[in-house]
Amino acid sequence: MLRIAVPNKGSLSGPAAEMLHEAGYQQRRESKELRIVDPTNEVEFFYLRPRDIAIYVASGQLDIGLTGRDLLIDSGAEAEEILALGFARSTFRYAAKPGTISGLADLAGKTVATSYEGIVAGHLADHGIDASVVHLDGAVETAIQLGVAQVIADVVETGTSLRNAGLEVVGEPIMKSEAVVIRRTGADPDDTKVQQFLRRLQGVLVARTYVMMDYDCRVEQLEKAVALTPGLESPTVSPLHNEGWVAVRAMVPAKEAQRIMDDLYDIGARAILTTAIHACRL
Ligand SMILES: Nc1ncnc2c1ncn2[C@@H]1O[C@H](COP(=O)(O)OP(=O)(O)OP(=O)(O)O)[C@@H](O)[C@H]1O
Ligand SMILES: O=P(O)(O)OC[C@H]1O[C@H](OP(=O)(O)OP(=O)(O)O)[C@H](O)[C@@H]1O
Ligand SMILES: [Mg+2]
Repeated sequence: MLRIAVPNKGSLSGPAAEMLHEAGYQQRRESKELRIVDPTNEVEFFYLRPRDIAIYVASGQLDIGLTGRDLLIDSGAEAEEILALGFARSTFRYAAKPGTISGLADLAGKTVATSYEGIVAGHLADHGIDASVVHLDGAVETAIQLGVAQVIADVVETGTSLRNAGLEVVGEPIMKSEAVVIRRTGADPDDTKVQQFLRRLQGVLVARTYVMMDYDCRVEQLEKAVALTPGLESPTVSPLHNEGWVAVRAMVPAKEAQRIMDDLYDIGARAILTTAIHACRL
């Protein structure tokens, strides 16, 4: 049975459960459940604090985990990222009151408040900056107003929290994060159960980012049409009853679907349809 750590709370937990559900796995019905077994898929899910997941996975008790890249790095645990999941995207940045800190070098001698001490201490050391780090559990944007620090380092998504606290970012992002699947560093990369789990999640990622496109076009236009819709391997082309026409079927990126439909129409393709993909294995 594959043992998987899943976030039990916070920004990661809802989207993680949704993705696992879309991949065909049973998920807990109540937010207080700490462990469930999905016998059909031979998987056991452990609902853990997102911050603790890398530590459990590194210990070897759990095979894989879903967590944030920033949490993985912050933990310093002996675990590694094996698949990026595309949700809970954020950047990790320094911020301060406008006009007080103009760049990274100005952090020397200052106090930085953060919930991610591991990332911040590592980043300061890498840049040879001697600054103090104070650990806070959350809502770190308020630390400057309350005089606990002159600088903060925190997760930024829309920037609303920083704006509301009257702060502005300092320097370039320290890192970019998103939800990731992790395993113990050095674990068997060919483990078949892990590979199957990853294929299922990749199927969801593809189903979310691609649509299936079907259209008819004249044989003379086929080369141009195929250039617009190359598909993943190559598009399926079938003859139509009307001579001189073919039907074409290919996967296209969902974001580009409308533009591709316009371009296909312009070269004479007709009956252009898109349909959602619910699941796939590539
Ligand atoms: N506003 C946000 N947008 C996108 N991702 C976020 C946001 N806030 C936190 N994250 C991501 O969620 C993970 C942190 O999850 P965690 O549950 O510890 O914090 P949280 O979502 O802030 O919840 P909590 O309320 O418990 O602090 C990190 O990977 C972080 O990058
Ligand atoms: O750039 P934004 O879109 O505003 O998002 C970033 C904010 O979201 C998270 O806070 P959360 O609400 O989880 O509270 P916390 O600080 O207590 O973790 C994070 O810690 C930032 O404060
Ligand atoms: Mg938070």
